[in-house]
Amino acid sequence: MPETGSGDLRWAIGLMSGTSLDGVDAALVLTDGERIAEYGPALTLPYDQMLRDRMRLLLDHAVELSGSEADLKDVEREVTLRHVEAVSALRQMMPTIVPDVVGFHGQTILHQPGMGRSWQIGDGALLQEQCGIPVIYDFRARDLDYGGEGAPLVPVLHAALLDREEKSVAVLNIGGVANVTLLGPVKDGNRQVWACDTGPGNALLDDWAERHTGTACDTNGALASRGVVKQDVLERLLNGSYFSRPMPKSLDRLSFHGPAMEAVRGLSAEDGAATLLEFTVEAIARTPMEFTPDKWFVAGGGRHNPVLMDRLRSRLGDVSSVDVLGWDGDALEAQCFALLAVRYLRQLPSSWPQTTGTRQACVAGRAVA
Ligand SMILES: Nc1ncnc2c1ncn2[C@@H]1O[C@H](COP(=O)(O)OP(=O)(O)OP(=O)(O)O)[C@@H](O)[C@H]1O
Ligand SMILES: CC(=O)N[C@H]1[C@@H]2OC[C@@H](O2)[C@@H](O)[C@@H]1O[C@H](C)C(=O)O
Repeated sequence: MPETGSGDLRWAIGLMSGTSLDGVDAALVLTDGERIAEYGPALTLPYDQMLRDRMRLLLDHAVELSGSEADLKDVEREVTLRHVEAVSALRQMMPTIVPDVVGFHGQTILHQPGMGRSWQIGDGALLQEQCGIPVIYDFRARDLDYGGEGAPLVPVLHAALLDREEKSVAVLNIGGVANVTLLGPVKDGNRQVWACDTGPGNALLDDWAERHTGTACDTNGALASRGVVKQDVLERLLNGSYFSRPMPKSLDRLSFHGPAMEAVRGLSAEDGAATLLEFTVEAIARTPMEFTPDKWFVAGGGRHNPVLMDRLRSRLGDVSSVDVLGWDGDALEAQCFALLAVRYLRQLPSSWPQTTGTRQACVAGRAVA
């Protein structure tokens, strides 16, 4: 991943609405797009249940949508207005700073890289009009145009933050979907970076917990800790061709949903949870990688689940939360879209053949006109 000389620093807000549908993550950073010079505040503005349900309905039916449906437009507006609220709450935490730019990911409702398609809802023009700050959005389209997966985009941030790390490391993000960034040792000032989505993160476990306990997730792995992994079911889940495919590759939140839910149907709540949690772990462990990392760092909501972290440790070895590096593991994706917005302003690339499969290094994003 080549680096250019340091540019001018800008205050940038990054906004991410992840596949867990839990809320808007927002973060303010001072960056030149290559390094984070200063961390401002970060927050999560949770979605209310009604909006979550409406978004989930869109996700479940996204393949059938044309884009012009009134309800889709209405949800897109509501989601955008939650982002406006997040920007304003963040600005109140640091009122003297006037941000230069907002990086707005939006909410993915469909991701079909094989068909050159990744659909994020979110109205960039409305956000810009309401916030009065230039907005960069639509971060995945150009990468897809270049034959890439359009995801994951966060490796550029991981590489920027780990530029002094000597060893070979992996950074995992365990959100709704899980992804990994593999960073080889630094050679002649350069580091090789590979990336992909590994498989499910917490999304299957969330859906299972909601169905069995009515809670949004298996809080602290309580259910999974009391269950037994059903090996035959687990092997069936891991039988798909995705897991043996080399990097780079990426997933939709619902990629494994139907078959996985069918496979665990009939299991007790505890055994189903234990088996789905192991599916996440084993999909990571079996991902074909260029080398075995010396250390693993985990970001995203999954690192709050102690059962998942224990299982990762026993399967992978040296595994820690990214918080030990001084990073905020809940804000990392939002910080990434702040970095990407500034990279767009400087026309620096944000994805590479080894991270997304794009034919050439690719500048991510589009400015609201
Ligand atoms: N205490 C906890 N115990 C168990 N799971 C937790 C806990 N806290 C958070 N989680 C999990 O983390 C998830 C949210 O993670 P995160 O916010 O990283 O996802 P996301 O950003 O929406 O997803 P993605 O990275 O795929 O876009 C929740 O849905 C839940 O499954
Ligand atoms: C299409 C899409 O929204 N993908 C998300 C999702 O959530 C995690 C994983 O799958 C990752 O590939 C990506 O998000 C992060 C921010 C990324 O692009 O790096």
